[in-house]
Amino acid sequence: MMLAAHSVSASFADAGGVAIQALQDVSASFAPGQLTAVVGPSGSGKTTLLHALAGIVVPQQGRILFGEVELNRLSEGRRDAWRLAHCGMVFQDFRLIDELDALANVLLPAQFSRLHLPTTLRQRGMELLARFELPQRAGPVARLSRGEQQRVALARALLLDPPILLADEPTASLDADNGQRIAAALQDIARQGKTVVTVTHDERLSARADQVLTMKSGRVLS
Ligand SMILES: Nc1ncnc2c1ncn2[C@@H]1O[C@H](COP(=O)(O)OP(=O)(O)OP(=O)(O)O)[C@@H](O)[C@H]1O
Repeated sequence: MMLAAHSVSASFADAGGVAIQALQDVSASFAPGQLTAVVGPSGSGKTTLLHALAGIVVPQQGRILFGEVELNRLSEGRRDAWRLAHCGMVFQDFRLIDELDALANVLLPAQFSRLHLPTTLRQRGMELLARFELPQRAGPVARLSRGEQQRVALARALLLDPPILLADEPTASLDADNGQRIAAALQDIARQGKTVVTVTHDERLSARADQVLTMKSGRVLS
Protein backbone atom coordinates (compact mmCIF):
# COMPACT_ATOMS: atom_id res chain seq x y z
CA MET A 1 0.00 0.00 0.00
CA MET A 2 1.19 3.48 -0.86
CA LEU A 3 1.88 6.06 1.82
CA ALA A 4 1.39 9.59 0.49
CA ALA A 5 1.22 13.23 1.50
CA HIS A 6 -1.06 15.40 -0.63
CA SER A 7 -0.61 19.19 -0.44
CA VAL A 8 0.19 19.03 3.23
CA SER A 9 0.68 22.22 5.25
CA ALA A 10 1.38 22.29 8.97
CA SER A 11 2.16 25.12 11.32
CA PHE A 12 3.04 25.50 14.98
CA ALA A 13 2.67 28.49 17.28
CA ASP A 14 5.96 29.68 18.76
CA ALA A 15 6.26 30.79 22.40
CA GLY A 16 4.89 34.23 21.47
CA GLY A 17 1.93 32.72 19.61
CA VAL A 18 3.34 33.55 16.17
CA ALA A 19 2.69 30.84 13.57
CA ILE A 20 5.71 28.92 12.22
CA GLN A 21 4.97 27.32 8.88
CA ALA A 22 6.77 23.97 9.23
CA LEU A 23 5.32 22.35 6.07
CA GLN A 24 4.01 24.20 3.03
CA ASP A 25 2.06 22.39 0.35
CA VAL A 26 4.14 19.21 0.56
CA SER A 27 3.25 16.33 -1.75
CA ALA A 28 5.21 13.09 -1.94
CA SER A 29 4.64 9.35 -2.33
CA PHE A 30 6.39 6.52 -0.55
CA ALA A 31 6.07 3.09 -2.13
CA PRO A 32 6.60 -0.31 -0.53
CA GLY A 33 10.13 -1.53 -1.21
CA GLN A 34 11.43 2.02 -1.44
CA LEU A 35 13.97 3.76 0.78
CA THR A 36 13.38 7.52 0.88
CA ALA A 37 15.87 9.96 2.37
CA VAL A 38 14.51 13.34 3.48
CA VAL A 39 17.36 15.85 3.48
CA GLY A 40 17.74 19.60 3.93
CA PRO A 41 18.93 22.23 6.37
CA SER A 42 18.03 22.35 10.04
CA GLY A 43 14.50 23.64 10.59
CA SER A 44 13.37 22.89 7.03
CA GLY A 45 10.51 20.63 8.18
CA LYS A 46 12.02 17.14 7.84
CA THR A 47 10.99 15.82 11.26
CA THR A 48 7.59 17.46 10.94
CA LEU A 49 7.03 15.60 7.65
CA LEU A 50 8.06 12.30 9.28
CA HIS A 51 5.70 12.94 12.18
CA ALA A 52 2.87 13.88 9.81
CA LEU A 53 3.38 10.56 7.98
CA ALA A 54 3.11 8.80 11.36
CA GLY A 55 -0.03 10.67 12.40
CA ILE A 56 1.80 12.33 15.30
CA VAL A 57 1.44 15.78 13.72
CA VAL A 58 -1.93 16.48 12.09
CA PRO A 59 -1.63 18.92 9.19
CA GLN A 60 -3.97 21.91 9.05
CA GLN A 61 -4.29 21.38 5.32
CA GLY A 62 -3.88 18.48 2.94
CA ARG A 63 -4.14 14.72 3.41
CA ILE A 64 -1.95 11.86 4.57
CA LEU A 65 -3.05 8.61 2.97
CA PHE A 66 -2.03 5.03 3.58
CA GLY A 67 -3.96 3.07 0.97
CA GLU A 68 -7.55 4.09 1.58
CA VAL A 69 -6.98 5.30 5.12
CA GLU A 70 -6.97 9.08 5.47
CA LEU A 71 -4.86 9.49 8.56
CA ASN A 72 -5.62 13.16 9.17
CA ARG A 73 -9.33 12.34 9.55
CA LEU A 74 -8.86 9.79 12.34
CA SER A 75 -9.25 10.62 16.03
CA GLU A 76 -6.08 10.71 18.12
CA GLY A 77 -6.85 7.28 19.61
CA ARG A 78 -7.36 5.72 16.19
CA ARG A 79 -4.18 7.35 14.88
CA ASP A 80 -2.27 5.87 17.83
CA ALA A 81 -3.72 2.42 17.11
CA TRP A 82 -2.95 2.81 13.39
CA ARG A 83 0.65 3.81 14.19
CA LEU A 84 1.19 0.86 16.49
CA ALA A 85 -0.03 -1.55 13.82
CA HIS A 86 1.59 0.07 10.78
CA CYS A 87 4.59 2.22 11.71
CA GLY A 88 7.88 1.39 13.28
CA MET A 89 9.41 4.60 14.61
CA VAL A 90 13.05 5.35 15.32
CA PHE A 91 13.25 8.68 17.13
CA GLN A 92 16.23 11.01 17.00
CA ASP A 93 16.73 10.62 20.75
CA PHE A 94 15.97 6.83 20.65
CA ARG A 95 13.35 7.09 23.45
CA LEU A 96 14.58 3.93 25.13
CA ILE A 97 13.83 3.28 28.78
CA ASP A 98 17.27 3.56 30.33
CA GLU A 99 16.83 1.18 33.23
CA LEU A 100 15.35 -1.68 31.16
CA ASP A 101 17.60 -4.08 29.30
CA ALA A 102 17.80 -4.31 25.50
CA LEU A 103 15.22 -7.10 25.15
CA ALA A 104 12.70 -5.38 27.43
CA ASN A 105 13.06 -2.20 25.34
CA VAL A 106 12.59 -4.13 22.10
CA LEU A 107 9.46 -5.77 23.52
CA LEU A 108 7.85 -2.48 24.60
CA PRO A 109 5.56 -2.03 21.54
CA ALA A 110 3.99 -5.43 22.25
CA GLN A 111 3.30 -4.43 25.82
CA PHE A 112 1.20 -1.46 24.74
CA SER A 113 -1.24 -3.74 23.02
CA ARG A 114 -1.46 -6.85 25.19
CA LEU A 115 -1.35 -8.04 28.72
CA HIS A 116 0.52 -11.25 28.05
CA LEU A 117 3.46 -11.42 25.74
CA PRO A 118 3.21 -14.34 23.31
CA THR A 119 6.34 -16.52 23.23
CA THR A 120 6.60 -15.93 19.49
CA LEU A 121 7.09 -12.18 20.03
CA ARG A 122 9.70 -12.78 22.71
CA GLN A 123 11.44 -15.09 20.27
CA ARG A 124 11.24 -12.43 17.55
CA GLY A 125 12.69 -9.85 19.94
CA MET A 126 15.64 -12.14 20.59
CA GLU A 127 16.12 -12.76 16.88
CA LEU A 128 16.16 -9.01 16.22
CA LEU A 129 18.80 -8.52 18.91
CA ALA A 130 20.90 -11.21 17.24
CA ARG A 131 20.31 -9.75 13.78
CA PHE A 132 21.69 -6.40 14.90
CA GLU A 133 24.52 -8.05 16.81
CA LEU A 134 23.32 -6.81 20.16
CA PRO A 135 24.30 -8.45 23.41
CA GLN A 136 21.64 -10.76 24.87
CA ARG A 137 22.96 -10.09 28.35
CA ALA A 138 20.69 -8.33 30.79
CA GLY A 139 21.66 -4.94 32.17
CA PRO A 140 20.32 -1.44 31.68
CA VAL A 141 20.33 -0.21 28.11
CA ALA A 142 21.85 3.05 29.38
CA ARG A 143 25.15 1.18 29.71
CA LEU A 144 25.23 0.24 26.04
CA SER A 145 27.19 2.32 23.54
CA ARG A 146 25.38 4.89 21.41
CA GLY A 147 25.68 2.64 18.37
CA GLU A 148 24.17 -0.27 20.30
CA GLN A 149 21.35 1.91 21.61
CA GLN A 150 20.61 3.03 18.06
CA ARG A 151 20.34 -0.62 17.00
CA VAL A 152 18.06 -1.41 19.96
CA ALA A 153 15.79 1.44 18.79
CA LEU A 154 15.75 -0.03 15.28
CA ALA A 155 15.08 -3.57 16.56
CA ARG A 156 12.18 -2.22 18.63
CA ALA A 157 10.73 -0.45 15.59
CA LEU A 158 10.69 -3.77 13.72
CA LEU A 159 9.21 -5.95 16.48
CA LEU A 160 5.64 -5.95 15.22
CA ASP A 161 6.79 -6.29 11.59
CA PRO A 162 5.18 -3.01 10.46
CA PRO A 163 4.82 -2.22 6.75
CA ILE A 164 6.27 1.28 7.33
CA LEU A 165 9.52 2.25 9.02
CA LEU A 166 10.12 5.93 9.84
CA ALA A 167 13.60 6.76 11.13
CA ASP A 168 14.78 10.20 12.25
CA GLU A 169 18.53 10.66 11.80
CA PRO A 170 19.26 7.02 12.57
CA THR A 171 22.99 7.36 11.88
CA ALA A 172 23.56 10.71 13.60
CA SER A 173 26.72 10.73 15.72
CA LEU A 174 27.55 7.10 14.97
CA ASP A 175 31.06 6.20 13.90
CA ALA A 176 31.70 5.15 10.30
CA ASP A 177 31.23 1.45 10.97
CA ASN A 178 27.99 1.75 12.88
CA GLY A 179 26.66 4.35 10.44
CA GLN A 180 27.27 2.02 7.49
CA ARG A 181 25.68 -0.85 9.35
CA ILE A 182 22.48 1.05 10.03
CA ALA A 183 22.37 2.44 6.47
CA ALA A 184 22.77 -1.07 5.04
CA ALA A 185 20.12 -2.42 7.42
CA LEU A 186 17.60 0.23 6.33
CA GLN A 187 18.26 -0.53 2.67
CA ASP A 188 17.80 -4.21 3.40
CA ILE A 189 14.50 -3.59 5.19
CA ALA A 190 13.23 -1.64 2.15
CA ARG A 191 14.34 -4.47 -0.16
CA GLN A 192 12.17 -6.78 1.90
CA GLY A 193 9.15 -4.76 0.77
CA LYS A 194 8.71 -2.21 3.52
CA THR A 195 8.19 1.51 3.04
CA VAL A 196 11.21 3.14 4.66
CA VAL A 197 11.46 6.90 5.16
CA THR A 198 14.47 8.38 6.89
CA VAL A 199 15.45 11.91 7.78
CA THR A 200 19.18 12.25 7.42
CA HIS A 201 22.17 14.54 7.06
CA ASP A 202 24.31 11.51 6.30
CA GLU A 203 25.44 10.94 2.72
CA ARG A 204 26.27 7.30 3.48
CA LEU A 205 22.54 6.86 3.99
CA SER A 206 21.11 9.19 1.31
CA ALA A 207 23.42 7.57 -1.28
CA ARG A 208 21.55 4.30 -0.74
CA ALA A 209 18.09 5.87 -1.13
CA ASP A 210 15.75 5.16 -4.04
CA GLN A 211 14.20 8.61 -3.59
CA VAL A 212 15.75 11.74 -2.08
CA LEU A 213 13.43 14.57 -1.02
CA THR A 214 15.24 17.85 -0.41
CA MET A 215 13.39 20.22 1.88
CA LYS A 216 13.84 23.93 2.33
CA SER A 217 11.67 26.26 4.41
CA GLY A 218 8.88 23.68 4.70
CA ARG A 219 8.78 22.86 1.00
CA VAL A 220 10.02 19.88 -0.97
CA LEU A 221 12.40 21.13 -3.66
CA SER A 222 12.87 17.85 -5.47
N1 LIG B 1 6.21 21.13 18.36
C1 LIG B 1 6.66 22.26 17.81
N2 LIG B 1 6.32 23.46 18.32
C2 LIG B 1 6.73 24.62 17.77
N3 LIG B 1 7.52 24.67 16.68
C3 LIG B 1 7.91 23.52 16.12
C4 LIG B 1 7.51 22.25 16.67
N4 LIG B 1 8.05 21.28 15.90
C5 LIG B 1 8.76 21.90 14.94
N5 LIG B 1 8.67 23.24 15.06
C6 LIG B 1 9.28 24.24 14.17
O1 LIG B 1 8.98 23.89 12.83
C7 LIG B 1 10.10 24.09 11.98
C8 LIG B 1 10.50 22.77 11.32
O2 LIG B 1 11.03 21.91 12.34
P1 LIG B 1 11.53 20.42 12.03
O3 LIG B 1 11.91 19.83 13.34
O4 LIG B 1 10.51 19.72 11.22
O5 LIG B 1 12.83 20.71 11.16
P2 LIG B 1 14.00 19.72 10.73
O6 LIG B 1 14.24 19.97 9.29
O7 LIG B 1 13.65 18.34 11.14
O8 LIG B 1 15.22 20.27 11.60
P3 LIG B 1 16.52 19.50 12.21
O9 LIG B 1 17.35 19.04 11.04
O10 LIG B 1 17.19 20.58 13.00
O11 LIG B 1 16.01 18.37 13.08
C9 LIG B 1 11.19 24.67 12.86
O12 LIG B 1 11.15 26.08 12.73
C10 LIG B 1 10.79 24.24 14.25
O13 LIG B 1 11.27 25.15 15.21
